[in-house]
Amino acid sequence: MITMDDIIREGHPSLKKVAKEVMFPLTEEQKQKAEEMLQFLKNSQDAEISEKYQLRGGVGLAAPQIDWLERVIAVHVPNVENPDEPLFSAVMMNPKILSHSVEETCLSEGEGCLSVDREVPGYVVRHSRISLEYTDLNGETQKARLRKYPAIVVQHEIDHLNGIMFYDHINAKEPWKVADDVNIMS
Ligand SMILES: OCN(O)CCCc1ccccc1
Ligand code: NI
Repeated sequence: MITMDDIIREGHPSLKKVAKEVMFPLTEEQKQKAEEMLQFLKNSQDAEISEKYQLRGGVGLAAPQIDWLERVIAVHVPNVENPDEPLFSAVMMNPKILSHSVEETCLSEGEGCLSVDREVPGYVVRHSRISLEYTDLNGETQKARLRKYPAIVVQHEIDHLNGIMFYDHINAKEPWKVADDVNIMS
């Protein structure tokens, strides 16, 4: 199973690299690693397992964070009302944003990252809505239209595939200043 020891931290060169397209058919090893990434997220959101293995809670994980430089991300966004039914859950290979809204959004609390062991304050402005295409674990092409928190998480993960960290988007001079048409989400 993936634990925090497997997650590389800022300063590790792999976090700045561009991950390679995944070729199909997947090897057993690739499939297993991708599934372990999703399982890590579920474990990290489980009170008992996260406590037992000291996992930091995460809603997304990108392959470069486990030093795997291929274009694979896992997303598991819980539905606070009903924990058994996640808001959005997927393993995506070669995710690609096909189009996005003009409208932008950001989380009122800013963002964090499992690979960043410090707070970096400031708004991270992202597209409010995205249409994306990806290949799933069975090698089938999927399309998804996301908005709100799932859209933010997927953009954070796709950034990791391109060596981009959430704080690269923060306005260094005025971290909590945004254009008035940016939708601040709490
Ligand atoms: O790369 C995933 N990761 O570092 C875990 C945190 C994910 C995340 C946190 C806040 C907003 C969007 C995404
Ligand atoms: Ni991250």
